[in-house]
Amino acid sequence: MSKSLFQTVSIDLAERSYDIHIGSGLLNLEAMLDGLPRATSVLIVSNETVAPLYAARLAESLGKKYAHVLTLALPDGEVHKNWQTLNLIFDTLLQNGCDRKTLLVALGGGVVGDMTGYAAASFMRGVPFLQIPTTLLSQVDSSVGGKTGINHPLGKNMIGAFYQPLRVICDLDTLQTLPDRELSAGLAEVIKYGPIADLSFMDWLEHNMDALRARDVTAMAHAVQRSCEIKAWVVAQDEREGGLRAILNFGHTFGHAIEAGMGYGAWLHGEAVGCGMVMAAQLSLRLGLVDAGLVARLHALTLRAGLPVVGPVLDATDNAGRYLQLMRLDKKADAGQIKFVLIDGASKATVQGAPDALVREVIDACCKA
Ligand SMILES: NC(=O)c1ccc[n+]([C@@H]2O[C@H](COP(=O)([O-])OP(=O)(O)OC[C@H]3O[C@@H](n4cnc5c(N)ncnc54)[C@H](O)[C@@H]3O)[C@@H](O)[C@H]2O)c1
Ligand SMILES: O=C(O)C(=O)C[C@@H](O)[C@H](O)[C@H](O)COP(=O)(O)O
Ligand SMILES: [Zn+2]
Repeated sequence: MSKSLFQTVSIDLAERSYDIHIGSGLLNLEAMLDGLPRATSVLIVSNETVAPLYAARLAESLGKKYAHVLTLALPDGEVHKNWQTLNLIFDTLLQNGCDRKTLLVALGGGVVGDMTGYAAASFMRGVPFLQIPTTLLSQVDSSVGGKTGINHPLGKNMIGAFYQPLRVICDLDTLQTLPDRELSAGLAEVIKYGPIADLSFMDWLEHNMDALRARDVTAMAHAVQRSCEIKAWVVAQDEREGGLRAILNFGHTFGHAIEAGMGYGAWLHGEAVGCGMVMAAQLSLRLGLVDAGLVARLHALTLRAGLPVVGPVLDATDNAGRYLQLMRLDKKADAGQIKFVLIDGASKATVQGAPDALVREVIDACCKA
């Protein structure tokens, strides 16, 4: 393998195990495709922003191994993560005579990755796919672990499937064209791994936040590698979220309510998660699970990442009521009881309910119009 490759992280899922390659210049490397199966055709699924930047380069690399390489550019944005856009993938596959041996390749951020993965899970009841994530968020989180799907107007990621890719290829060079706001959004999911699994990684982030925001490649490589290691460690133990995997949802109970309540795309997923982690940490504090020092550190780190720490008002008359209404639809909820991912200050998280009155207190304290 070329010297340009920094690191490979493996995810152990028996016959569904795969590698996550992290490095520079990987889109150009044919070696990245070694060992992939024969395919009758390849469909690169990207979007109208990413395709002009990277699809031709990737198509050239894929063209050295595969005879028929097609590209589809979807409309860009969270607001398009829906049935209508998903159907564009099926239309393209069927109009081009694609079959069960077609390989799908997701080239883009988490929106493209989640939709391509779901298309792969369901086209002809399942075709293989690759994840080639081009945002920080998708490199550290969404491309790994096999959660795929689309949004419903009433709730985030409500329709989907667990379906693992054959391989993940993270080309760090693609992060250089990412807008600053998107870089910050990705940092939210990186920060998440500290309190739930590795407080020494949180220390490292406190020392390296400036380098990350300046897109220093060495710092970025470490952040992507460590995030993928933690996510792979969690998913390998609980692929379909029977228990442990829910810790990866830290910040998401509040965060998904913000995304749906504001209208998809108004707040980026990472922004909603950043603010949601601050709110979940406040709830953990009020339940006596964590000390104020860690909550303050998380708040400060989230701010330094360029993320919002004050939640939006979703309803002018009963804001907390609106949050609670949206959170009752969360996939972790059990018989109408909302479950929160709470932190304990010892690199661990628990998933539990909390009294509505306390949740209201947190929402009132954390949100401002
Ligand atoms: N499946 C999972 O486990 C998982 C985990 C986390 C998040 N998600 C999902 O991921 C989505 C968020 O992903 P995201 O933050 O990557 O957002 P995104 O996919 O919308 O990408 C963000 C923006 O950056 C642009 N972009 C992508 N790569 C670029 C590049 N290299 N240069 C310039 N612009 C580029 C995109 O076109 C888009 O406008 C949400 O839908 C969220 O629910 C899924
Ligand atoms: O991989 C997981 O598990 C996660 O929870 C990762 C999250 O960052 C991601 O946003 C995920 O899509 C949320 O899952 P959901 O089941 O709450 O929709
Ligand atoms: Zn997330």
